[in-house]
Amino acid sequence: MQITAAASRLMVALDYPNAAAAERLLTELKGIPCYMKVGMQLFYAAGPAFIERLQRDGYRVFLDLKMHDIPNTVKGAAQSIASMGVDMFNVHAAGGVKMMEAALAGAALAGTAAKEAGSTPEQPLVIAVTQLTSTDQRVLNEEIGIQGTVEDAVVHYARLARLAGLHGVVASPLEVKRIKETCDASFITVTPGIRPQGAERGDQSRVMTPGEAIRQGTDYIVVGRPITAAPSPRQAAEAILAEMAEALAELSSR
Ligand SMILES: O=c1ccn([C@@H]2O[C@H](COP(=O)(O)O)[C@@H](O)[C@H]2O)c(=O)[nH]1
Repeated sequence: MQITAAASRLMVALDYPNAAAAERLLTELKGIPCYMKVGMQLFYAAGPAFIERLQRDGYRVFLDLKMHDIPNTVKGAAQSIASMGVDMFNVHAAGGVKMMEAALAGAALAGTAAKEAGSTPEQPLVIAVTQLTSTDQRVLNEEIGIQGTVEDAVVHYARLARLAGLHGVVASPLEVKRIKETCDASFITVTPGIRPQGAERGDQSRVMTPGEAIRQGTDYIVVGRPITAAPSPRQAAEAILAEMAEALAELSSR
């Protein structure tokens, strides 16, 4: 039971160069009812057809294209994305409140068009990237030029996303508690930067284990390379799910 609950909070990052490579992972993970996250690499190579393929198999889809452009352009792109029927997509909070509102407006337009055509689609969740989990304190202050702590910068962007009416944010698990306190417990947190004990960090800076991330109260964890680059992706996914399930059981017994 807890494994199914854990799977519903796991987003697997399909960071692959083409559909065939992603297909191999789907075969490995068959039967695990997780979310599938499609990012720029796979979407630019395989396009909407791959989204449809995931939907045919019953997967929920997070299209992670991290839009950041002028509001009018984001509105149009959001309409195109929402018309694919994805469950979640995102923009950069750094684009500002008007840009985030435009993303919601574009998604609503897709909903209206679908209703006029006779279907009743669910509105996708629209979330905002705060500070990338690869960003550390030095990069934030010295390269990006934002002063203060990473946590404050993340919470600031989360507030803006909330103000714009978005459903949640992408952040690291380290910031989840403060985001939930500041915005609302129901404000969704999607957290990459997940590394099981002993796993290589790679380019991630703000990391946490799957179990600890769940204990922080995150809604979804995003896992890429710890599964996709593992000798047995299925075993790696099952170990992560077991760790998540243990943390969920602890939380529900409190
Ligand atoms: O701040 C962010 C936003 C998005 N990501 C994405 O999550 C996965 C993480 O992959 P790993 O292999 O587990 O590091 C990847 O698709 C990123 O584009 C992120 O890491 N941080």
